[in-house]
Amino acid sequence: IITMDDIVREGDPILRVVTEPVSMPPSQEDREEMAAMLRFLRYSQDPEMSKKYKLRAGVGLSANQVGLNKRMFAALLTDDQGNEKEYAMYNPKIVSYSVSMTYLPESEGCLSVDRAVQGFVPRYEKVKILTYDEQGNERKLRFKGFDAIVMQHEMDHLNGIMFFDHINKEHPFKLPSGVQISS
Ligand SMILES: O=C(O)C[C@@H](Cc1ccccc1)[C@H](O)SCc1ccccc1
Ligand code: NI
Repeated sequence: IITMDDIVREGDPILRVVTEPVSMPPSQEDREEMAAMLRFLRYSQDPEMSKKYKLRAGVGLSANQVGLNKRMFAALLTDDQGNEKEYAMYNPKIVSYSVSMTYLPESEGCLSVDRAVQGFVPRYEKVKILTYDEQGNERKLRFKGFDAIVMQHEMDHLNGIMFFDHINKEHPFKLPSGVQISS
Protein backbone atom coordinates (compact mmCIF):
# COMPACT_ATOMS: atom_id res chain seq x y z
CA ILE A 1 0.00 0.00 0.00
CA ILE A 2 1.06 3.66 -0.36
CA THR A 3 2.37 5.20 2.87
CA MET A 4 3.86 8.63 3.61
CA ASP A 5 7.31 7.18 2.77
CA ASP A 6 6.13 6.81 -0.85
CA ILE A 7 5.13 10.48 -1.13
CA VAL A 8 7.90 12.64 -2.59
CA ARG A 9 8.56 15.94 -0.80
CA GLU A 10 9.23 19.44 -2.12
CA GLY A 11 12.68 19.65 -3.66
CA ASP A 12 12.19 16.42 -5.59
CA PRO A 13 12.35 17.44 -9.28
CA ILE A 14 9.40 15.23 -10.24
CA LEU A 15 7.13 17.74 -8.47
CA ARG A 16 8.22 20.29 -11.08
CA VAL A 17 7.65 18.26 -14.27
CA VAL A 18 4.74 18.63 -16.68
CA THR A 19 3.56 15.04 -16.46
CA GLU A 20 3.14 12.76 -19.50
CA PRO A 21 -0.37 11.90 -20.71
CA VAL A 22 -1.38 8.30 -19.99
CA SER A 23 -2.50 6.03 -22.86
CA MET A 24 -6.22 5.90 -23.57
CA PRO A 25 -7.79 3.67 -22.38
CA PRO A 26 -5.58 3.59 -19.27
CA SER A 27 -3.34 0.50 -19.02
CA GLN A 28 -3.71 -2.21 -16.39
CA GLU A 29 -0.71 -0.65 -14.63
CA ASP A 30 -2.28 2.85 -14.72
CA ARG A 31 -5.50 1.50 -13.23
CA GLU A 32 -3.69 -0.42 -10.49
CA GLU A 33 -1.68 2.68 -9.55
CA MET A 34 -4.84 4.80 -9.50
CA ALA A 35 -6.55 2.22 -7.25
CA ALA A 36 -3.59 2.41 -4.84
CA MET A 37 -3.77 6.24 -4.80
CA LEU A 38 -7.50 6.14 -4.06
CA ARG A 39 -6.91 3.55 -1.34
CA PHE A 40 -4.31 5.85 0.24
CA LEU A 41 -6.87 8.69 0.33
CA ARG A 42 -9.58 6.44 1.84
CA TYR A 43 -7.20 5.13 4.54
CA SER A 44 -5.88 8.65 5.21
CA GLN A 45 -9.43 9.77 6.04
CA ASP A 46 -10.15 6.71 8.22
CA PRO A 47 -9.37 7.17 11.96
CA GLU A 48 -8.05 3.63 12.52
CA MET A 49 -6.16 3.19 9.25
CA SER A 50 -4.61 6.68 9.31
CA LYS A 51 -3.33 5.97 12.83
CA LYS A 52 -2.19 2.45 11.95
CA TYR A 53 -0.21 3.56 8.87
CA LYS A 54 0.61 7.10 10.17
CA LEU A 55 -1.04 8.77 7.17
CA ARG A 56 -1.68 12.53 6.81
CA ALA A 57 -5.29 13.17 5.78
CA GLY A 58 -5.60 13.84 2.08
CA VAL A 59 -8.44 14.67 -0.28
CA GLY A 60 -6.30 14.50 -3.42
CA LEU A 61 -3.11 12.82 -4.64
CA SER A 62 -1.37 13.23 -7.99
CA ALA A 63 0.71 10.51 -9.66
CA ASN A 64 3.91 12.58 -9.57
CA GLN A 65 3.53 12.91 -5.79
CA VAL A 66 4.22 9.16 -5.65
CA GLY A 67 7.04 9.40 -8.17
CA LEU A 68 5.07 8.55 -11.33
CA ASN A 69 5.45 10.81 -14.37
CA LYS A 70 1.81 10.24 -15.39
CA ARG A 71 -0.96 12.73 -16.08
CA MET A 72 -3.46 11.39 -13.56
CA PHE A 73 -4.66 12.09 -10.04
CA ALA A 74 -7.06 10.66 -7.47
CA ALA A 75 -9.49 12.67 -5.35
CA LEU A 76 -11.83 11.63 -2.53
CA LEU A 77 -14.51 14.23 -1.86
CA THR A 78 -17.70 14.29 0.19
CA ASP A 79 -20.92 15.53 -1.43
CA ASP A 80 -23.42 17.70 0.44
CA GLN A 81 -25.35 14.57 1.45
CA GLY A 82 -22.18 13.41 3.21
CA ASN A 83 -21.52 10.59 0.71
CA GLU A 84 -17.92 9.82 -0.24
CA LYS A 85 -17.19 10.40 -3.93
CA GLU A 86 -14.08 8.89 -5.59
CA TYR A 87 -12.53 10.55 -8.66
CA ALA A 88 -10.01 8.73 -10.88
CA MET A 89 -8.89 11.54 -13.20
CA TYR A 90 -6.92 10.45 -16.31
CA ASN A 91 -5.50 13.20 -18.55
CA PRO A 92 -7.74 15.85 -16.97
CA LYS A 93 -7.97 19.34 -18.47
CA ILE A 94 -9.67 22.47 -17.16
CA VAL A 95 -11.80 23.59 -20.14
CA SER A 96 -13.59 26.52 -18.53
CA TYR A 97 -13.70 28.44 -15.27
CA SER A 98 -15.63 31.18 -13.52
CA VAL A 99 -14.67 34.85 -13.40
CA SER A 100 -15.26 34.74 -9.63
CA MET A 101 -12.39 33.52 -7.48
CA THR A 102 -12.25 31.81 -4.10
CA TYR A 103 -9.62 30.78 -1.54
CA LEU A 104 -9.22 28.86 1.70
CA PRO A 105 -8.97 31.35 4.57
CA GLU A 106 -6.57 28.93 6.33
CA SER A 107 -4.40 28.75 3.15
CA GLU A 108 -3.61 25.36 1.59
CA GLY A 109 -1.46 22.44 2.66
CA CYS A 110 0.20 19.72 0.61
CA LEU A 111 1.17 16.14 1.36
CA SER A 112 4.49 16.92 -0.34
CA VAL A 113 5.17 19.99 1.81
CA ASP A 114 6.22 19.40 5.43
CA ARG A 115 5.90 23.00 6.54
CA ALA A 116 3.07 25.47 7.05
CA VAL A 117 3.01 28.15 4.33
CA GLN A 118 1.14 31.37 5.07
CA GLY A 119 -0.86 33.24 2.49
CA PHE A 120 -3.94 33.08 0.32
CA VAL A 121 -4.00 30.85 -2.76
CA PRO A 122 -6.44 32.41 -5.27
CA ARG A 123 -8.49 29.76 -7.09
CA TYR A 124 -11.36 29.83 -9.58
CA GLU A 125 -14.65 29.41 -7.74
CA LYS A 126 -15.98 27.04 -10.43
CA VAL A 127 -14.17 24.84 -12.95
CA LYS A 128 -15.29 22.52 -15.72
CA ILE A 129 -12.90 19.62 -16.28
CA LEU A 130 -12.70 17.38 -19.33
CA THR A 131 -11.27 14.02 -18.22
CA TYR A 132 -11.28 10.32 -19.13
CA ASP A 133 -12.48 7.41 -17.00
CA GLU A 134 -11.06 3.89 -16.55
CA GLN A 135 -12.64 2.76 -19.84
CA GLY A 136 -11.28 5.75 -21.75
CA ASN A 137 -14.67 7.48 -21.99
CA GLU A 138 -14.63 11.27 -22.08
CA ARG A 139 -16.30 12.92 -19.08
CA LYS A 140 -17.16 16.59 -18.46
CA LEU A 141 -17.27 17.34 -14.73
CA ARG A 142 -18.16 20.59 -12.97
CA PHE A 143 -16.85 21.56 -9.51
CA LYS A 144 -17.36 24.57 -7.28
CA GLY A 145 -16.12 25.79 -3.89
CA PHE A 146 -13.85 23.45 -1.93
CA ASP A 147 -14.12 20.67 -4.54
CA ALA A 148 -13.00 23.12 -7.23
CA ILE A 149 -10.02 24.09 -5.05
CA VAL A 150 -9.01 20.43 -4.67
CA MET A 151 -9.25 19.86 -8.42
CA GLN A 152 -7.12 22.94 -9.16
CA HIS A 153 -4.54 21.96 -6.52
CA GLU A 154 -4.21 18.50 -8.14
CA MET A 155 -4.26 19.82 -11.72
CA ASP A 156 -1.37 22.12 -10.69
CA HIS A 157 0.67 19.10 -9.52
CA LEU A 158 0.32 17.55 -13.00
CA ASN A 159 1.82 20.77 -14.41
CA GLY A 160 4.67 21.01 -11.89
CA ILE A 161 3.00 23.85 -9.96
CA MET A 162 2.95 23.98 -6.13
CA PHE A 163 0.21 25.84 -4.23
CA PHE A 164 2.66 28.37 -2.78
CA ASP A 165 3.60 29.45 -6.33
CA HIS A 166 0.27 31.31 -6.33
CA ILE A 167 0.86 33.25 -3.09
CA ASN A 168 1.67 36.93 -3.59
CA LYS A 169 5.30 37.22 -2.36
CA GLU A 170 5.08 40.89 -1.21
CA HIS A 171 1.58 40.70 0.25
CA PRO A 172 0.70 37.04 1.03
CA PHE A 173 -2.81 37.93 2.21
CA LYS A 174 -3.59 40.26 -0.67
CA LEU A 175 -6.30 38.92 -2.92
CA PRO A 176 -6.32 39.61 -6.65
CA SER A 177 -8.08 42.95 -7.15
CA GLY A 178 -10.85 43.42 -9.65
CA VAL A 179 -12.44 40.00 -9.33
CA GLN A 180 -15.30 38.89 -7.15
CA ILE A 181 -14.04 36.86 -4.19
CA SER A 182 -16.07 34.41 -2.13
CA SER A 183 -14.38 32.28 0.54
O1 LIG B 1 -0.95 17.42 -1.53
C1 LIG B 1 -1.98 17.17 -2.14
O2 LIG B 1 -2.12 17.31 -3.34
C2 LIG B 1 -3.18 16.78 -1.33
C3 LIG B 1 -3.73 17.95 -0.60
C4 LIG B 1 -4.76 18.57 -1.51
C5 LIG B 1 -5.36 19.86 -1.07
C6 LIG B 1 -4.73 20.75 -0.22
C7 LIG B 1 -5.35 21.95 0.14
C8 LIG B 1 -6.60 22.27 -0.36
C9 LIG B 1 -7.23 21.38 -1.20
C10 LIG B 1 -6.61 20.19 -1.56
C11 LIG B 1 -4.19 17.39 0.74
O3 LIG B 1 -5.50 17.00 0.66
S1 LIG B 1 -3.86 18.47 2.06
C12 LIG B 1 -4.74 17.88 3.38
C13 LIG B 1 -6.16 18.31 3.41
C14 LIG B 1 -7.10 17.43 3.90
C15 LIG B 1 -8.42 17.81 3.98
C16 LIG B 1 -8.82 19.08 3.59
C17 LIG B 1 -7.88 19.98 3.10
C18 LIG B 1 -6.54 19.59 3.01
NI1 NI C 1 -0.38 19.00 -2.98
